[in-house]
Amino acid sequence: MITVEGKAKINLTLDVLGKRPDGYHEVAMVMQSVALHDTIEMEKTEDAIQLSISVPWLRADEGNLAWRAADLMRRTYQLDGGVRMHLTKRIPVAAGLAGGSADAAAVLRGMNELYGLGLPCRTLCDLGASLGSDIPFCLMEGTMLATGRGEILKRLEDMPLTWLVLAKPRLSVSTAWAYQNYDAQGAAVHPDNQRICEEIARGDRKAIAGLLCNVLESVTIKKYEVISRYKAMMLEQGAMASMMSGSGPTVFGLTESRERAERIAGVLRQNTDADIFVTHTTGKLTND
Ligand SMILES: C[C@](O)(CO)[C@H](O)COP(=O)(O)OP(=O)(O)OC[C@H]1O[C@@H](n2ccc(N)nc2=O)[C@H](O)[C@@H]1O
Ligand SMILES: Nc1ncnc2c1ncn2[C@@H]1O[C@H](COP(=O)(O)OP(=O)(O)OP(=O)(O)O)[C@@H](O)[C@H]1O
Repeated sequence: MITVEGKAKINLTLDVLGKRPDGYHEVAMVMQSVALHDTIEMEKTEDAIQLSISVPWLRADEGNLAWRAADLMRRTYQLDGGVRMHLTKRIPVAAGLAGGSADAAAVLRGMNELYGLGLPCRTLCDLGASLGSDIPFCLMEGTMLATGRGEILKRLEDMPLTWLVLAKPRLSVSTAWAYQNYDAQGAAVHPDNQRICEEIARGDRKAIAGLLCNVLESVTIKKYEVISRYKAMMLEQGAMASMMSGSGPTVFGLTESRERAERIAGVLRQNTDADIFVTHTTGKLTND
C-alpha cells in the first residue's frame, strides 16, 4: 500500500484574457501550492476501482475526480489491475482551492508508482489536463505562471515561505458560473503578472502581497457579499493582503508570521461561521 498527498492551491493572481471557441477562457495567473492537503491510501486490486472517503457528503463513484484519474490511467496504459483507494478529505470542496484537482493529481502519481510505469511528470500533466485545467499545476506544485486554459505552466522561483489564513464561507461556487458571469461584466482592474513574477524572483514577500489581483473576485463578491467582509476582517487584524482564490468563495490572507496567522484565525473563528485554516506556502515538488 502507498500513501499519496494532493495539496491545495491559491491564486496570487488571475486574469482572463478572452473566451475561446472551445468554451474555456484564456487565462494568465500565478498559482501557489499550500501545505493544506488531502491524503489518499492506494493499493492494487485485481481489476476494480474502489473508492471510500472520510466524509459522507462527497460522491465516491465515477463522478469523483480521484476515481476518474485512476480509470484514465487504467485505460490509457491498459493496466491489468485496478486500485482500492481511501481518500481523507481536508481541502474544502468547490472552494476555489482545487481540491478535486489535487486528488486527481495525487492518484495519477500514485498509479504511476503502484504500477511501476515510470512516466515523467510532463506525461502525467498531459493526461491530467484532459480531466481538469488545474490538474497539471497540482502535479508540479510550488509557484507557477499558468496560461492557456491554465494547463501551460512556467516554473517560477518558489515564493518565500509565507503563512496564511484561509476562510471558506458556508457556500459553494461553480467555476463555470464564475467564468460565465465574468463575460457579462468584465473587470476594472487587472493583475500585473510581469511585475509579480519579478517580485517572486526577488523574493520580496511584501511586494508580492501588494500585487495580488483576481478578476473573478468582483464576480463572486457581487453574489456573495460575505467575501468582502472576510477580506476586511483579515486586513483589520493585520494581514499583509487578502484576496479570493480562484472562482471562490475561499478568502486567503497572507501574513508576516505564523503567530499573526493564528491570531487572525482565532478572531475569524469567533466572529464568523466560516471554516478557517492556518497553513503556509510550499515549494516545488520535482526538479522538472
Ligand atoms: C478558477 C481556477 O481554479 C483558477 O485556478 C481554474 O481556472 C479552474 O480550473 P478547474 O476547476 O480545473 O476547471 P475545469 O474543470 O477545467 O473547468 C470547469 C469549467 O470552468 C470553466 N473554465 C475553466 C478553466 C478556464 N480556463 N476557462 C473556463 O471557462 C469552463 O466552463 C469549464 O467547463
Ligand atoms: N475528489 C474530489 N474532491 C472534491 N470535489 C470533487 C472531487 N471529485 C469531484 N468533485 C466535484 O468537483 C466539484 C469542484 O470541486 P473542487 O473542490 O475541485 O472545486 P474548486 O476548489 O473550486 O476547484 P478549482 O479551484 O479547481 O475551481 C465539486 O462540485 C465536487 O462535487
